[in-house]
Amino acid sequence: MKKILLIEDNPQLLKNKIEELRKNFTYSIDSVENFEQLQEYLAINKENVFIALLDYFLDGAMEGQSVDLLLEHKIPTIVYTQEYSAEIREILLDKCVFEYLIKKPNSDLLYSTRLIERVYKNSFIKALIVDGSETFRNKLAKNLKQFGLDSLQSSDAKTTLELLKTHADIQLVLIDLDISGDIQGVELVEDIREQFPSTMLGILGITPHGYNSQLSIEFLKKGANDFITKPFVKEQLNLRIMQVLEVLDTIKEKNIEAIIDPLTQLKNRRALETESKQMIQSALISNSRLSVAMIDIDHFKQVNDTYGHIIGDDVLRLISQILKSNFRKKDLITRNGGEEFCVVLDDLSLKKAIDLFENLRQKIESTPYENEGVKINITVSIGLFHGIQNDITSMLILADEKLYMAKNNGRNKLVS
Ligand SMILES: Nc1nc2c(ncn2[C@@H]2O[C@H](COP(=O)(O)OP(=O)(O)OP(=O)(O)O)[C@@H](O)[C@H]2O)c(=O)[nH]1
Repeated sequence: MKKILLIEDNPQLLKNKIEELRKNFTYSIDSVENFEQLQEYLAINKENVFIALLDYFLDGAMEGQSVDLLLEHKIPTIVYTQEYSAEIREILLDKCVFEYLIKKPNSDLLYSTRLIERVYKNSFIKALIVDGSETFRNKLAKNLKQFGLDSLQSSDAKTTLELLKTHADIQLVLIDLDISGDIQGVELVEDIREQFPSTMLGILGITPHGYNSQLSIEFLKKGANDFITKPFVKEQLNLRIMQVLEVLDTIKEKNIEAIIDPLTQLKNRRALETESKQMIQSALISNSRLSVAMIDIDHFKQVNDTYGHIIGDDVLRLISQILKSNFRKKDLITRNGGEEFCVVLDDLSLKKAIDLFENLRQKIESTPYENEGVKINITVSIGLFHGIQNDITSMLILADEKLYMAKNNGRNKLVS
């Protein structure tokens, strides 16, 4: 589990800071109180730390030696001092510390919270730096690393597009106006946007100092989310990156919400319709078949009526867990609504599909819901369609007919 490392030699402030962090985050927090402890801690635990919050004047390291140590270990670090010092700020920015804040209770709380969240999320994604100058790329890569962002590099349009196709974890591209090859950075933005909309990828244009401001506007017109002009202050760069990535995260969260059933965390009916299109297309091309199963809990109304909706909801979650554990990650499993689920599998013989769904039926039958003395036996009826049609709705209708037969034949059955 990734951790926040707190380095503070004032016991009261340390206590306050830990409480403040606990209120805002679920990450675990480790703390050390002096330079020696910091050295010992990093020797063993540095891999687990995603961000360090450091008191600049630390017992045993009044000259900022702890900053050097943390940076040596490439740990993104926010440095605090009691009073603002322009001199320390210069030193820190020079060293590539990504943020310097003043240590007052609750000061910059919202901002620190955003920063910590951002650095945490940055550890799961990558940036791509596109610039004709290797020196500039390396310098920028170092800055990004201190903000928790690993990066790839490219100097031209072709490599950039290839890297974007092969690295789905790239969420941000920083493009200089001057890149190698025939086209300028602005035109590359346009090419990227043809394949990667702003709902998928953030783009930050970089314009050299002294250029016509029209160029920055061109970056935006071609689809960049923002731009920054060289030479930039690192805080400004980080803030713009944060802004672009936060908007992207919000869009992605909304997109996920639109296709995920909040109760079971399975995909919903809308996802079934969109995601099955690709499976149908592939099956039609390869002349293979799909297995589409409608799965419906038997007498679920009785569960609700007898034990209440809260336990009914728990039962729906239990069935969802069994469904997830019974199939592969790539299989499409959805809750279509109420107590009805759907599973779409590709490229299986009818016999293999029957075996899989019969196993599922038996697994559910032999896994009662048990909680605080309540034990409920659950069974499902399954209608299985095996074949291929041009759209999912036609296949669902055929699977539904089989489900109807399973219900009419006494339930707890698979009909194919
Ligand atoms: N707890 C809970 N119940 C739900 C949810 N959605 C639908 N239901 C209930 O699911 C029940 C479905 O009942 P019916 O359609 O009569 O089906 P059944 O009782 O399972 O009967 P058969 O399918 O014929 O075996 C209803 O009581 C709905 O209120 C939900 O999200 N949570």
